[in-house]
Amino acid sequence: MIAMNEVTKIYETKNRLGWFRAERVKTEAVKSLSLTLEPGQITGLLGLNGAGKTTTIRMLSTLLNPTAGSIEVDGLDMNRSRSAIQQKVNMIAGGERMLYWRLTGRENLQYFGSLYGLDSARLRLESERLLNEVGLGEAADRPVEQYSKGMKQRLQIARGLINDPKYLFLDEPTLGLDAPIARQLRGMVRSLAKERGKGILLTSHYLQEVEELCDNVNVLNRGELLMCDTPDRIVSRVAGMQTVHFELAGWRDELNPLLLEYLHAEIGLNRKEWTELHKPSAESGSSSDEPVRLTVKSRSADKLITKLLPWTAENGLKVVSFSAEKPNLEDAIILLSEGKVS
Ligand SMILES: Nc1ncnc2c1ncn2[C@@H]1O[C@H](COP(=O)(O)OP(=O)(O)OP(=O)(O)O)[C@@H](O)[C@H]1O
Repeated sequence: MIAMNEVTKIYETKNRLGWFRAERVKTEAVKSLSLTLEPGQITGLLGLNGAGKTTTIRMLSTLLNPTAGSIEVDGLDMNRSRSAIQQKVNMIAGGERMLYWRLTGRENLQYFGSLYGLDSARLRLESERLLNEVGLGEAADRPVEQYSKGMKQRLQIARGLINDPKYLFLDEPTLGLDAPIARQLRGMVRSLAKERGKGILLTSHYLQEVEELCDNVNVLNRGELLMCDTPDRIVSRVAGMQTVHFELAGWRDELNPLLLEYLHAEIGLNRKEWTELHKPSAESGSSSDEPVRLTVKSRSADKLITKLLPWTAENGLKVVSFSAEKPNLEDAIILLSEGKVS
């Protein structure tokens, strides 16, 4: 298991104020962050831009030192056992970083493998095996600059596996990839965790990908951990409200207060739930008997629908249509980052 214990990272930079003057600026990118990563599990790390995800991954990969706190990998402390930890971890970044373009795919793997002290016979075998595994067997001896984006990304995966790490950190692994290639990569990530028992930490701006792959998700905002839970539970804890739309014909203004009273009394809408009534505007040329659009956010959408349908009939309204929208992880992350959830 990997455990980050109350880790803080402060960057210190200099801001030039003129020819001879500069001021020191401190940025607290990660604030007292504790999280764990288990073998065989895919753990998400989410947050808006600047939340501290890349900084966290770079610290876990031993590329950056925390300013405070500790990181343990299978009981080894990162300060004391850095090189033993480097054998157990690796990082794969999306985009086109971390590869040598003039070298071939095979040469890239052999170079990166040599950094882990693999001997040349093992390097040859491992490179061949990994190139075939990621479908680059035939392109192995072409320079990387001739590879497509998807091929480069598959080579990144092979590079990240060259030391057979127990833990893999993936920073935007499907960035800029076409849908079928991204899907193929997601399949690889899933099988690395579920069939080969690797512990994976994943950051991605594609929240559907996170929802689909991750067992657990950590949500960061300005360097702080806001929540850690399964994607489903985060959605229901944060954005558990469903939005229900009704189109009602025959609306009369005197129904406005009656509807609100009824919703409060029967469904118990609280202050986080809201009701909105959209009437077709006379200016837009619509006739007054055109249906109104009623939108209600509620944690109990089923109850809302079963209670509201008889009320509309009792009040002489005709339900033209109704539909319910389920919230997703994206809704939850936006609400969390906006501080709208306690
Ligand atoms: N080398 C650096 N020097 C100074 N400040 C930095 C450095 N790297 C990152 N930061 C700052 O630290 C904070 C966290 O940045 P980080 O790149 O970890 O966030 P992120 O969540 O990965 O963002 P993104 O989604 O945009 O990649 C930001 O305020 C950023 O400006």
